[in-house]
Amino acid sequence: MNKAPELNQTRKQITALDKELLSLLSKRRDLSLDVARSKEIDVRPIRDTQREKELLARLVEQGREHGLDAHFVISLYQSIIEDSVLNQQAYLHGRANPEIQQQQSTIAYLGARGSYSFLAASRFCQRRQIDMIDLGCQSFDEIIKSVELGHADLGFLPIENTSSGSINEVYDVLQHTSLSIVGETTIEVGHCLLTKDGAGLDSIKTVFAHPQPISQCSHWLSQHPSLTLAYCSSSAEAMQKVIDAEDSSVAAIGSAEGGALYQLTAAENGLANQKINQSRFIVVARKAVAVPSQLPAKTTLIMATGQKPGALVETLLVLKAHNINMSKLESRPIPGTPWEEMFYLDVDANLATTELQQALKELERLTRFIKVLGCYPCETVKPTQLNNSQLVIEPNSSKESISTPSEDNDAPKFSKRYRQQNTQIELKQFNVGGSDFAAMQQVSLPIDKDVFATKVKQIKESGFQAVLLLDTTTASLSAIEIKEYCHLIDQAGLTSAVQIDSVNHFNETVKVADMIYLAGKEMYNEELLGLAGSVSTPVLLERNTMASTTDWLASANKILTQGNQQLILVEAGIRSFSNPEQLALDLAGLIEVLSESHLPVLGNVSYAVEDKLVCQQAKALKQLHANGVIINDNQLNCPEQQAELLHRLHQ
Ligand SMILES: C=C(O[C@@H]1C=C(C(=O)O)C=C[C@H]1O)C(=O)O
Repeated sequence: MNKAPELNQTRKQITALDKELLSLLSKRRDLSLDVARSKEIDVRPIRDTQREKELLARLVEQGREHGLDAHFVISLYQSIIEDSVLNQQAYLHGRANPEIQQQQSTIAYLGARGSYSFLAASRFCQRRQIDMIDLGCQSFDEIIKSVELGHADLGFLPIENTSSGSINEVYDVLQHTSLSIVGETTIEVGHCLLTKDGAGLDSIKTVFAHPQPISQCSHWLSQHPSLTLAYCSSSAEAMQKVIDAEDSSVAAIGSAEGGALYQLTAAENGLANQKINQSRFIVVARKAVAVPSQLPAKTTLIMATGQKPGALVETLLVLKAHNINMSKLESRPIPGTPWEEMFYLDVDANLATTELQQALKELERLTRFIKVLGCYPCETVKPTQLNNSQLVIEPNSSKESISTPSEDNDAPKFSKRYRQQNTQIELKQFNVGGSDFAAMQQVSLPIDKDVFATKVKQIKESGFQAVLLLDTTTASLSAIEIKEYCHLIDQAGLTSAVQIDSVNHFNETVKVADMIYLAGKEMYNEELLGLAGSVSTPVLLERNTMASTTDWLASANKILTQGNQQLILVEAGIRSFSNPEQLALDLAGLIEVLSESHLPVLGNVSYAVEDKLVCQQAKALKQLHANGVIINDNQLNCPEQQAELLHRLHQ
């Protein structure tokens, strides 16, 4: 047997390679800035998604030759491209606005070094090579005052978080400031339980934290009721309190990065309620900035409408008429005028465009008060994806434009008479109800986690967009275990659906799954249908093997009537008289449901025992303009065959 290389020796080689990788990444970034300089001269848009698609496709190919997984290559390059696009944006924005691109700037932010605001400000300055002089403040008011009075050049204010929503106090201070919004930046907020002297969770009695992290970690905190909470004015103050405490029974909620500045370590990670916990900050300055036309711009407005029916709708119709997308709408009370609201709008438009200028003029006539808070580069870089169904877009004619004269409010909610437009559900790559033909693979649990992690990568590589987890109850899995499976699905960039067959598991499952799946035997379970209708998680409703299409749609109506409109029907075969043991795809039923209902319909062909039948039925589903297919993981033998089928379905 060959002797294994010596560990230290191999690690030295990895260290040297990593150094090389970093130097190559830095060279790539320099080249990307050269591209930005050319785009400045040619006035070309910064983002070129066509170029990104070509680049990703080539890299996946080249990666394969080196034995690198396509999913890994894509996610790596999505991060590299995001960084490259943001650097180019920062460069061009700085060129157009030299005053915010000073070598040295004083930045006002909440708390002290180590707070999330500090981390956001540091990252913003780093990207712009600004030497940051930090001015920690005790409140949002103090941040605003520091910039207004010229003690600071820029102020950082957290405006919204993916777990706890909008930060009302910040919206309120914006009503009364002369400052302008000149930028935005989003950071990952990874909440940890920070302790000193290596103390573990068991020895902690008191947790110091700012109210925002407390609300963002409410689920975790409710699972640890013995911890006493002590509120602080910032995460940095919480960390300082832990340092100053006499014993190690205290902890702070904060980031691992911030904690490191205080020599605190993370005893627990991932405390936030949401998988993706991010905070968006706005940057304010005394002078407004201009956004070059090559950059995606966002404009924030505040306005108060008159107190008459439809006043807000009228203003929004102005945006519609000028084809301006509104990405956020928030309302806050106006101090001194009870029950009157100030509306905050983010629109995806540059203030310099004639469309927005025209819209603003029209809005002035419709409002009591209107003010532009600022126009700034939008920092959300939507990752470019490579996906079979996205590359080949098929028109889906049967489901479009049924000429129904008008919508009938008394018609059943599933019907096209009630709603003419097809229901479309989009969750990451999984898109049903539009022109895509979706593909989902079903996997029965339990399955070893490591095996599952490899499996989901293969599923993604074969071209599926979602994974359906079956038999969670039979496998007696806990909510935590289901969460782990869903997390692996999410990490692979896929959408998760989890089968629910009992009301007992309902609440925990909807928290962790992207979608829930009610199998045919649940089609008559009134209680479960009621629960599925009362949440906002999309539901897949499978047809019972003995049910008529009328019964199936009646069950669908029970879900829709409770409020949840994100419903997908799943045809999974019916019992035929010729061979009652073998389920058969009900073609007539499928055609009827597709023409009667606006709901998307998937075909689950997992009953098909022969590979040939799987392929034929999947193709039949596609030809009948169903919205996608569900295949079992043991069908078609190997991932390559499944990929081959999906490839043909997308042609
Ligand atoms: C570097 C460029 O700008 C952007 C960044 C890209 C990258 O980092 O590879 C690719 C396309 C653009 O969205 C370019 O246009 O080539």
